Amino acid sequence: MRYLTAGESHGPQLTTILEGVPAGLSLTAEDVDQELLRRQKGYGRGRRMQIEKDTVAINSGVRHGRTLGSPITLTVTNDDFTHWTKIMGAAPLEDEGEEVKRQLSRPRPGHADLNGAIKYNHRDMRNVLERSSARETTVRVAAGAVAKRFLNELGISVGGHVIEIGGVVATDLHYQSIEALQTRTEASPVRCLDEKAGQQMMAAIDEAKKNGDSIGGIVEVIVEGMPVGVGSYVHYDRKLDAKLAAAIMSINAFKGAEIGIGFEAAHKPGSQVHDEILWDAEKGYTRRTNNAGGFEGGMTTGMPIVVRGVMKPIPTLYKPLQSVDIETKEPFSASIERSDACAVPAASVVAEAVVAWELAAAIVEQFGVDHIDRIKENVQRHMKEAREF
Ligand SMILES: Cc1cc2nc3c(=O)[nH]c(=O)nc-3n(C[C@H](O)[C@H](O)[C@H](O)COP(=O)(O)O)c2cc1C
Ligand SMILES: C=C(O[C@@H]1CC(C(=O)O)=C[C@@H](OP(=O)(O)O)[C@H]1O)C(=O)O
Repeated sequence: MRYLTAGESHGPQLTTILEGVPAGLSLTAEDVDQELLRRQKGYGRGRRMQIEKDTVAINSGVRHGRTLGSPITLTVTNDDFTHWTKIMGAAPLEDEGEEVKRQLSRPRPGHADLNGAIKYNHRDMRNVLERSSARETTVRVAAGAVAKRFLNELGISVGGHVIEIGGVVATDLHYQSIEALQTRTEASPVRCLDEKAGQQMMAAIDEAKKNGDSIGGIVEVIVEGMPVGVGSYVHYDRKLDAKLAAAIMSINAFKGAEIGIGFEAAHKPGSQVHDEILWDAEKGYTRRTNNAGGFEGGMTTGMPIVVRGVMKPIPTLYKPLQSVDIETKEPFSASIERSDACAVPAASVVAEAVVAWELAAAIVEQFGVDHIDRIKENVQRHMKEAREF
């Protein structure tokens, strides 16, 4: 399975084409829309989210509510485009002079503006900003919604939550099931399980906003129900934990990923890190602990997958940082129209989506036949064999 996305932040629409999704999977626009809505919520976002009402159109690959096995095209309209038709239209310009005046020549520290402009030889940095914007994550969440539907059929559930924002760390992380985790995070404006920490996170976001600043944080994705032995140790590019890390790192503003206890393993002895192996007749092999976060040797252990990602603070700041105008080469302090102060809660939904996609793709690769029912049979047979091994 693979997917591509297309579309500019203030252009008419965003598109994704999903290739290799098995036939026979039940899929409706509502399945996707509920994920899009989750991404749009989240404390700390700017005015753009009040303009957009993200809903999907399924333009190919689905008939009467079931996937066909052919490429699935999903599109989401940018409602903001109506305010940008002149600036973002595809037609050639009538007045080049006017356009030059409107060009963006002032790169924001922390965004893609300067490097992108140099790389693609764009004097107008809007040409960079439009595609480097995290608006693109909308259709990645749409792709993830399809992957979640697929995983769901196999009894695999994916949940995400926020564990840190601006130095406030959640300590109460207990939940009964992924469903319970989702219900509780859904009720929290910052998608945090720990209510008290959640309040403090909102206060930290308010404070950052008041100061014209921005803050980042850490999100965690948990997956239950993955069969053992998905991925492989035989080649670097078949290690599933590495694919998850890359997927997390591909989210705009994410600067690190860890699996299980991750970086904490550096300062613990092996006796406190490795998960002892247990066996019982009903479950087969399990682990006493799950410090490995569901992975050993690039393969799933059958324990819950736990992957975290760190998001840096949003680059566009109301409190200006110094930069250089690429036309005049003069220093300036950036001024902006609008931006998010913190997008960590929204990004936790994106993280769920990219993880779901990688896991679905790995299952299709390993157990792959072209129809969901046959994949289900293959996975169930594999799980039975693993229990009896
Ligand atoms: C959901 C989400 C919303 C974001 N909103 C903004 C924003 O409003 N302003 C901004 O400057 N960056 C925002 N970003 C971050 C930038 O897109 C990101 O920093 C930029 O693409 C540069 O890439 P890099 O930070 O990965 O190097 C957002 C990121 C995510 C995931
Ligand atoms: C539009 C989204 O996020 C945007 C991501 C983003 C950026 O620079 O990454 C900048 C902002 O866009 P604008 O400049 O239009 O306000 C965010 O709103 C979205 O998440 O749907």
